[in-house]
Amino acid sequence: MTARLRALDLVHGYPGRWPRSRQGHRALRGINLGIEAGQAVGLVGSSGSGKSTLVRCLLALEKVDSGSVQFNDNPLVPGPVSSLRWYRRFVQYVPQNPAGSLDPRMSVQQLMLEPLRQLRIQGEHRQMIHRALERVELDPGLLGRKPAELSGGQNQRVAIARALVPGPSILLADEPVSGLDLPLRDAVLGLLEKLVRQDGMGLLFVSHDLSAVSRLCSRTVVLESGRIVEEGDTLDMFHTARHPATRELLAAIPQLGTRTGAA
Ligand SMILES: Nc1ncnc2c1ncn2[C@@H]1O[C@H](COP(=O)(O)OP(=O)(O)OP(=O)(O)O)[C@@H](O)[C@H]1O
Repeated sequence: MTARLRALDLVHGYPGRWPRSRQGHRALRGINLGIEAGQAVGLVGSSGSGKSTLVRCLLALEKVDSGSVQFNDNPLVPGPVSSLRWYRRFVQYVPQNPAGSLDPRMSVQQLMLEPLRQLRIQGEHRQMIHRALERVELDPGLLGRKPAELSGGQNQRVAIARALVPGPSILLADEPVSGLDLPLRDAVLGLLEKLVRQDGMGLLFVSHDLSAVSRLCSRTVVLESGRIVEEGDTLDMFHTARHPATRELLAAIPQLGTRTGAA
């Protein structure tokens, strides 16, 4: 069965922080979205449009107000680690900032073992770790190092390898290339591209970087104020954007040769 993750009529609100906003804040307002193995879907939108909240809902980290998140037609309910182990084997998360998400006290070896132990995955852990490192082209000689002893790009590869080690079918990546310099960004995009095109991984790629989205994702969804305002084939959409929110995102791409400030 092809792995399939879906959001169905998803509504999520954060509780109000002030007495005068008792109604709270609706971060997602009726989202319908599907991600399948072998497909890369881009999720773009202005800051505060609800992208990270949607990722958290898809990871079953947030309780939804209405609608549901389903994996292979099984509804997900946020709860203790034990109730979601089955799901975390199939759907893994790649964080934006590996420096913040990797425990600085742990070696790469320990960081790689952690998800296998947490998810109670049986088998030859050493082999699984080596295979994951190979997929991200990371030297196994680095297994004894800690995050502070690695470069930013190596840490991002560790974060991706950690997501890969349980053998998931779908990755949810929230701004995985932001903050990386151009060669590293290209290398990480190349890895993700290979995972999708060669290994049949499903990918939800959240990014402000529309050129990265157009390189990786055949389909793109534009979020604005918690709603999907445009979706479709990425290149078609970027050529003939209909919604003002999409046009605004495209207009914000820096053009080569454009100067800012006084001439
Ligand atoms: N814990 C929270 N409590 C209350 N409101 C929140 C919380 N987290 C996010 N929000 C609000 O929900 C909305 C969506 O936030 P979210 O972080 O999902 O947006 P985003 O599109 O990921 O933004 P960015 O691109 O800046 O990361 C925003 O208005 C934000 O202020």
